[in-house]
Amino acid sequence: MAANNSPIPVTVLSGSLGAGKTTTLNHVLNTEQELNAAVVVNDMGEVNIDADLVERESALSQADEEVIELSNGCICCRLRGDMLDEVGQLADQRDFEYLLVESSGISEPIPVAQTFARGFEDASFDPTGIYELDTMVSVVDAHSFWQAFDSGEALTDDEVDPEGNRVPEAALMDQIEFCDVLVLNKCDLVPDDELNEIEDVLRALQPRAEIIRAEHGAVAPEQILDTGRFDFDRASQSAGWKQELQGGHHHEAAAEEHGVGSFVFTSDRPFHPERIADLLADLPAGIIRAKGFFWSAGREDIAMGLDKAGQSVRAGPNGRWIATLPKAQQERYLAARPGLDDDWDDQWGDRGIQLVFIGREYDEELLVDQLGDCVLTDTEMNANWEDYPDPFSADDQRELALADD
Ligand SMILES: Nc1nc2c(ncn2[C@@H]2O[C@H](COP(=O)(O)OP(=O)(O)OP(=O)(O)O)[C@@H](O)[C@H]2O)c(=O)[nH]1
Repeated sequence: MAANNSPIPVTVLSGSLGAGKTTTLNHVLNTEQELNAAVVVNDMGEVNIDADLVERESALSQADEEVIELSNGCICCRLRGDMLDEVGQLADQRDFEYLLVESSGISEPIPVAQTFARGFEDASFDPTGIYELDTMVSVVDAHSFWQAFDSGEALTDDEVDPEGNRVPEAALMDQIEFCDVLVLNKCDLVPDDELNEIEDVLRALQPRAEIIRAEHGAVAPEQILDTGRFDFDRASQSAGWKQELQGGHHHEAAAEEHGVGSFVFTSDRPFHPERIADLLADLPAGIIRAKGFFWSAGREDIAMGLDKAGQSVRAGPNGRWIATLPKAQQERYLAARPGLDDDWDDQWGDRGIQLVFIGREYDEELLVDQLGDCVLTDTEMNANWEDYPDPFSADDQRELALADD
């Protein structure tokens, strides 16, 4: 049992619906009989089936875990405060040594991690110093992996629930990109060569996390408990696309064993708005992830963001160019980011294009050419950019749902 004044370590399990979070949790509780854990189970549904399952199965194992249920909402948004209130009460009793949290399938891991690492203003309890986030685990369903990204279902607006949660594949992408340990579960249902391919894609999307293959959630407890792996800043920087942008091997494919590759497209010229919108709505199916920002001609004030996860593509206004800020603020910005100076253009400042693409079995050369064709030509550079039709919306990023339905 932890000494009374040392923080209680926390492991958070994320992962899409049915990926095997509960199975993994139960496996660990049953294996580590000595572990005196409290468990928080978050469920979006009316009835908290998962809590029943955890309670029933751990009763079988004679363990005495305290199971807290949080239903009808998500601990990454509506139930953030509720979760802290509950774990605050648990901490008062302090008769357990480890906290395990199973978040709902659509939970975004970053706000959950923030809740533990930094607290939450609406809550009665401040967890800092009392709890310490130890490991963020994401359970990925190997069996439905491709389907999850190829469904195309995410193209409809109905996929965004009333609380404004993002489409399932966007949530899955967050779970993959922000974690310390990836459990690739249901490996019993998938042949080895396909597992290798999935692992390559996971590695491209998330170069930092440890990847563990599992069947029926059978991970060794020490792989997800007391690993000490969590670090907020490191986790925030661990997405493959961020590392690509920073490392920037531009226009160059990474090693591609199973046809998995990634590249960064850059330009200091703007895109033609209509041409890039058309291309973004019709990217090769093999592109699983795309992310970054671009300059759309005629929008000199606003940087456009691109965020593609699986078939869901969002593109639209997303922040200001540094060049549009008041001089003093600009200088402070540039002083803090030495690298930026090199790319600074006398006329256009930081305006430009930086997009990362990650995928498998797509024609990279062709895509680079197509992107290049979307950039303004010399003639277009000298034309009046206001004349170009602009299909992007005025304010927010919007879904580019331009497929058949
Ligand atoms: N074949 C196979 N089935 C599995 C495996 N892991 C879990 N399952 C089954 O998949 C189903 C979903 O597992 P859960 O552990 O409830 O998944 P979950 O992520 O907790 O699901 P939600 O809480 O509903 O999001 C159950 O029927 C499990 O028995 C596995 O590795 N292989």
